[in-house]
Amino acid sequence: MIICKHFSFDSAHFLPKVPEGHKCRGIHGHTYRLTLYFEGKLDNEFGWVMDFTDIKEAVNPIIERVDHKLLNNIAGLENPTCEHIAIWLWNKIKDKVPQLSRIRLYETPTSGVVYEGV
Ligand SMILES: Nc1nc2c(c(=O)[nH]1)N=C([C@H](O)[C@H](O)COP(=O)(O)OP(=O)(O)OP(=O)(O)O)CN2
Ligand SMILES: [Zn+2]
Repeated sequence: MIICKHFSFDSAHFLPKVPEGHKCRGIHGHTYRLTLYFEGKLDNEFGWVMDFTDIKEAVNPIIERVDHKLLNNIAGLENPTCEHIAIWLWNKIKDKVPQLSRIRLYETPTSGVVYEGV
């Protein structure tokens, strides 16, 4: 069974590799919408795959590292494309919650990425 939990954070960024004149070359902000998926067996004693509250407590400190920050200043996010942010989040969250099986990160209502660790 796969369970999911939604998070959101607001960050500023710019894309240093895009050509002069590209709208993403200047600093701008996004409300990022993150959905995390966790795969595991249903625990019949508790009736859940894992506790949503445990997920929140593991993930919130990681979200705090990017919330209301300029992403380019964070080690590993010098070129903070949606793809790179998803990989960065994956590595940090997977370390804490190994059941993580998929990340879905939307940077705008219409643009996002799905990452499954490969
Ligand atoms: N593959 C990627 N392409 C782009 C990224 C990215 O991270 N990966 N990022 C950007 C910009 O940062 C921008 O935030 C998103 O661009 P875009 O989808 O064009 O944003 P809009 O708000 O203009 O979206 P619309 O809904 O289409 O108006 C650019 N590309
Ligand atoms: Zn952007």
